[in-house]
Amino acid sequence: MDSPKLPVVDLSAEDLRPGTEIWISTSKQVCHALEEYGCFLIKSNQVSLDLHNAIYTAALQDLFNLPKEIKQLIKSSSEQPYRDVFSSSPNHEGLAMGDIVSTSEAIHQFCNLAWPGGNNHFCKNVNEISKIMMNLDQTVLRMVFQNYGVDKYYDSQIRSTDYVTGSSKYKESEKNENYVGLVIHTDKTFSTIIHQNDVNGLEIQTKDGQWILYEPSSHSSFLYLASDAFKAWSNGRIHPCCHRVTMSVNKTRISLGLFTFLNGVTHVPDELIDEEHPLRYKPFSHREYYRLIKEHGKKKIQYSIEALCGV
Ligand SMILES: O=C(O)CCC(=O)C(=O)O
Ligand SMILES: [Fe+2]
Repeated sequence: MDSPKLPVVDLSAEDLRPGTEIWISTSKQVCHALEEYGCFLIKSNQVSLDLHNAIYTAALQDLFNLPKEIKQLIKSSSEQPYRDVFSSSPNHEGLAMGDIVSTSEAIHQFCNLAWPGGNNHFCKNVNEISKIMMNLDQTVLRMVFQNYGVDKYYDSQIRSTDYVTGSSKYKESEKNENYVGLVIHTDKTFSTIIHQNDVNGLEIQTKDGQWILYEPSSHSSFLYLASDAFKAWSNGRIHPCCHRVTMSVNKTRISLGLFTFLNGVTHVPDELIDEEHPLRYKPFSHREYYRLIKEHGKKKIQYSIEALCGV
């Protein structure tokens, strides 16, 4: 059997504008990939090699090198619901900065908290790549909404979205022994976009249980992942992507992600309910889902979107 490959979607064409033929055919590819794999590799040309290097050799190094007390301050700063510092295993560290991209003050507010003495290059570079990821996320969302015939809800969905920038760091594997950096999971977000340094490790599970390693085709590639809230919103059409991180090389892996969360109450659009697709999810609060996931996680109990709002 041929080994499966991740779908690839090219979002780099300059003439990729709503209404054009290329837009319509790309929208179909996006929906097909999300229904069958829950993910796809985004080909883009927006990240220069300089930006890539500034992010992974300086900005995110500074972030993970922050003193413990500052990390504690970030964790406990309450004005951002999705700001956190956490560890999923002894070899992993995660840091979620909250929504630093939707408003221009937010990145400065985060930087002032993390570096009272200032850190301009962090601010500039992390803001730049977060914006690229936010724009890509909005393009993909617009394509899905148009392809499903529900574009009239697009603007209100964008208005209710929090775009959380976060990063993960995984220690190098010693003596070439594989280790699990993140156990298999689906994200609790609506969607996630991942960018990474030159160390692979993120693996995607196909519907029939095979694993595919995410291998970016350039320093400007991203991986788009659909998550639990997207599945519920789409009345089960979109497949939430199961993934994990396996570390196998003697180098540190750093990834940067954009994680989207919805505010308010999320409904399945009426247009996505019919005889073939009877309603599977009641209206739900994404924020409440996230809260319950964390609460159950502390007790090591699994919780699912179906438990929250499945019909
Ligand atoms: O580090 C990665 O590539 C993936 C991170 C991830 O799966 C997550 O933060 O949910
Ligand atoms: Fe994940």
